[in-house]
Amino acid sequence: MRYISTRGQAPVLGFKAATLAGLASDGGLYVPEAWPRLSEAAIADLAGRSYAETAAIVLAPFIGDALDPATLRELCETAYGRFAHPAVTPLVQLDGQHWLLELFHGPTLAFKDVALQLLGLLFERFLAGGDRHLTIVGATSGDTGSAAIEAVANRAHIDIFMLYPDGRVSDVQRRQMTTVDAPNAHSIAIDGDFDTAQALVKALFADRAFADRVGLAAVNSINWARLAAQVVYYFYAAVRLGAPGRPVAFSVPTGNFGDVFAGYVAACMGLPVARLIVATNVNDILHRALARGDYSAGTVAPTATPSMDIQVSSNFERLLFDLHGRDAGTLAGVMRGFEATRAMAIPEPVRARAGLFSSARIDHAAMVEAMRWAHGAGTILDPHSAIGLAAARAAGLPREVPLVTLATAHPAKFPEAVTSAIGTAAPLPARLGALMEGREHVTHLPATLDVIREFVGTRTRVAA
Ligand SMILES: Cc1ncc(COP(=O)(O)O)c(C=O)c1O
Ligand SMILES: N[C@@H](CCOP(=O)(O)O)C(=O)O
Repeated sequence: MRYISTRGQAPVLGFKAATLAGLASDGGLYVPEAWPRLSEAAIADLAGRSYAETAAIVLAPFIGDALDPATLRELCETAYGRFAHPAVTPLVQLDGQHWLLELFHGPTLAFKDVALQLLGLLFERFLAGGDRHLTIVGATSGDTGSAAIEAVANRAHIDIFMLYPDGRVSDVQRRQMTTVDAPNAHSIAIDGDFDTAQALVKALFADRAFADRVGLAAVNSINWARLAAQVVYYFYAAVRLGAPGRPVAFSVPTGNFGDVFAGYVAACMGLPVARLIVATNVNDILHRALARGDYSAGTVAPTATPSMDIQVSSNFERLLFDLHGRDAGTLAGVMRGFEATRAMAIPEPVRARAGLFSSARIDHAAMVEAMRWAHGAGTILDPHSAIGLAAARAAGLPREVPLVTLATAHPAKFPEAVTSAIGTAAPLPARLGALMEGREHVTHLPATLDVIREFVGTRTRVAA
């Protein structure tokens, strides 16, 4: 499989090079040159397979000759052997129509582990035997940071620097990053919001001399491999609910548009997806974009769902690329316009091509109501997953369509929000028992490109 940039000016790469590159050198995002297809028979054949087997089959066309099939299968077995549930991503039924897809049974209790456990192994495999060093710089609104650090801590040929908005992640999320004591892991608290952190990461990639010197790499969903790994659970869940014979709908709590874009990729590959519901909190740029073509970034409002407090959604560029007929020249102009003004009007004929998606903006009261409803049905939800469930319940889909809400984080990551909604908290799983006592390692820096570049450039062990 070959990968092209959404902006058309970067080299075409294979899977290994695209994984190590992260962001394309022209500022665009890598996407497959064409969507691979799984036949109806191949999808039906996924029934009864383990998560790791399913992953190896679904990922194979994206990986091409970058790994032989036995190695891919072995990496998937290793990555998903680290999950606390035997089904890896179990489905839980809530009522006659609604299901939860629990994506939080990995080491850091959020859906990010599903992709990052594998990505850590891919990095290691692709670096093996060479003298290349990677300097990962990422942005996190809470969950990517700890999942990425967990995936690469103590690796000899990798350094990782995670930028997070100071005071805008939960205590558990922050401690999951900052209590890691590893020579290659750096948690950096910056002034500002997630969008500021993400813009700094992209600006570092845009400095090609710096990026090449340190071997800059990405763990955010700007890295194609992250998204590819997230496509798997759409197949895994849908097949358990009757696909390919029966279409299944998904509701996805959304921020950077990575998780729901992975669902779109599954549909492009042939999975019968009835609907993709994009559920936002009050930071609703994606809802406005899909409902009325208004993709304009306001300021980020802090909410009880910090990981979704995002107004510039990186992966929306990947959808816009398809909506613009994969015309990279046009899209490059559109994105340059957005970067200059932070606003974009999506013309009606372009928006009309996004018919698989619907969207909903869920406010705090509706989120709390969904947490209480789920609690009544026997489940404690985290607030992000509750945003997804609230949107699912409001969608009005025919009762015969199974509707799966992606449960993206464990409720123990957000004890205050959960207790305030339902009067009880979910305990931290035993394996995270000492988290609240550990010493924190964090550097506070201003959100200034020069300062961040200097810090990363002098701390990375690339030249050591
Ligand atoms: C718990 C949780 N839910 C939902 C999201 C939103 O996912 P995405 O950014 O892929 O849209 C995030 C962050 O990415 C998250 O951490
Ligand atoms: N919500 C994320 C923010 C970054 O998203 P990503 O999927 O692009 O890594 C977080 O919690 O860190």
